[in-house]
Amino acid sequence: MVLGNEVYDKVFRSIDVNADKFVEVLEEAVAIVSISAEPEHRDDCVKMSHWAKAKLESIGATAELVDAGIQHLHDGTQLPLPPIVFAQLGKDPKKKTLLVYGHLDVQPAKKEDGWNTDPFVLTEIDGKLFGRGSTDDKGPVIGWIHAIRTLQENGIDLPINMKFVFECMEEAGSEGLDEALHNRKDFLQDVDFTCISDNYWLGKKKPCLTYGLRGISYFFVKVECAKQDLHSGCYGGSIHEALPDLLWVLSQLTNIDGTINIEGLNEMVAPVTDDEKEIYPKIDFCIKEYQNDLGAHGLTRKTKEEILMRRWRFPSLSLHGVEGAFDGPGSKTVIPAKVTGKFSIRTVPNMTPEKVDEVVVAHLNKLWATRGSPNRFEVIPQHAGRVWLSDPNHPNFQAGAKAMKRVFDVEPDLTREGGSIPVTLSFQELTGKNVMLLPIGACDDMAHSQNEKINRRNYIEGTKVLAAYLLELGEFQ
Ligand SMILES: C[C@H](N)C(=O)N[C@@H](Cc1c[nH]cn1)C(=O)O
Ligand SMILES: [Zn+2]
Ligand SMILES: [Zn+2]
Repeated sequence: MVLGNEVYDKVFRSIDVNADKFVEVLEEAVAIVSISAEPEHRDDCVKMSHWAKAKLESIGATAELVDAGIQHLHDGTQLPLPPIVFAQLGKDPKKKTLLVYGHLDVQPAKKEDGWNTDPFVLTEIDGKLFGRGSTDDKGPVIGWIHAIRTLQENGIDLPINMKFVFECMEEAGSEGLDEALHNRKDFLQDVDFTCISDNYWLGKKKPCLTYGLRGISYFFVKVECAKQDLHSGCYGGSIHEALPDLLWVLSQLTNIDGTINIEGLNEMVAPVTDDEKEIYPKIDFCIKEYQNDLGAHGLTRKTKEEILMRRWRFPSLSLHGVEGAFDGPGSKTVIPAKVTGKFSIRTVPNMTPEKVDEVVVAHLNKLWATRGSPNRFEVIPQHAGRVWLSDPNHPNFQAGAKAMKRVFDVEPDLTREGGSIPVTLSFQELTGKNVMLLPIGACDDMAHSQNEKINRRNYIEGTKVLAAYLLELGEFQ
C-alpha cells in the first residue's frame, strides 16, 4: 500500500513533539553501566537486558530473555553471560517480517580517561548528547522503540511483522550469541529482511547506508620473566625483562605506513577489482577534514580513495594496551613480572578467523624464537568476528534510501564500515535474506573514545528515518 506524504509528515511532527521525552529515555539507558568487558559490571548488563525487554513489552511485543550460557574467563573464573532479548511484534502471515538487531552493552569509560562530563550521565551541550552508549548503540536501539511507538500513537498499522534480537556482549565479541541463534533457528525462519543501526555516517551531514563490515580477530601475547614484580635497582641488569621482550615483538607487527608484517596474512586479502575501484571516487569524503577532525598528525595514505580502502577493504592491526605494565602517574621503579599485550586485526574478504589465528600464532612464535630470551611466551587468540558483505541493490536498501531521502532530502552514499559487528554474517546466513546497516550517528560521535555523543538532531531525525523505513518496507509486500 502506498502511503501519502501526509502520513509521513504526521509521524515526523509527532517525533518532534516527543523529542525531549525520547532524550529522557536515552538518559535512563546511559545511566545503566552495562560494560560487557568488565566482569564487575555483569549485573548491570543483566539489568540492561531486563530494561530493554520491558521497553519492547511496552510497545506490545512479546519478549523473552534467552540464556546465553557461561563465559570462561582467562583467570579460570566462570561467569554467566547476560541474557539475550528475543522479541516479536505482529504475526500477520500476509506481512513480511523485519529482523532488527542492536546491542545494549558499552565500551569501558571513566571520567579520568579524559571525559568532560560523567560518561554515565547523559549531558546535553550545544545540541550534543554526551554519554557512553549514546551513539553505540543505546541511542539507535531506543530509536527503533520510539519509531514504533510513534506509529502506534498515530494509529498507523505497522505494515510488517517485526522480530528483535538485542544482546549485551557485542563489545566483547558477542559471546554466546551465535550459539543461541543456532539453537533458535525457528525464530529466524520467517525473516525477510534484517536491519542493524550500529555504525556511523561517513561524514557529519550526509547520511549513508552500509553494505560491508570488516571482521575482527583479537589476540593476547603474554610474557613472564619472574614470579613477582621486582625492584629495578636491586635486580635490573641481572634478568631478562618481560616488558622489553613484549614491546620488541609488538613493534614488529606493522610498518610505518600501517601495512601488516605477518607472514601469510596479506596473501589472504581479495584483490581490488576494477568495479570496486569505480565506487570510491564518487563517495563524499574529504581527507583534509578527516585529518583535522581527528587532530591526527598525518595519514598513512595521500588520496581519499586509498584512505577509504585502508579503512574498509584492507586489514589493519591495532595495539590496544599492555596489562601488567606500570601506567600510573609518578615514577615507580619496578620491573613488571608478567605483561600481556593486546592487539586486534580488522579482517577483510577472504580472511577467515581460523586461518588468521593460525598464521598469527605461527608468525609470533617464529619471531619469538629469534629473540633469544629465556622468558615464558604465549600467544592466545581471543574472540573473533567475521567479515560481512551485502547486496546494496536489494529492495531492503531501496527502502532505507527512500526513508533517508524523506528525512534528509538527499540520496545516501553507499559505504562500507571499518568496524565489526560479529553477528551480521550469521544473520545473513541463517535467514538467507538481505541484511542492511542503517546508521543514524555522525562520523565524529567518538564511539569507544572519550566524550562519546550523539547529536540531538541525529537522534531525533534518525528516529524519523527508522519510522519511515518501516513504512517504506511495507511497500514491498
Ligand atoms: C561497529 C560497532 N558499533 C562496534 O563498535 N563494534 C565493535 C565490536 C567489537 C568486537 N570486539 C570488540 N568489539 C568494534 O568494531 O570494535
Ligand atoms: Zn556498536
Ligand atoms: Zn562499539
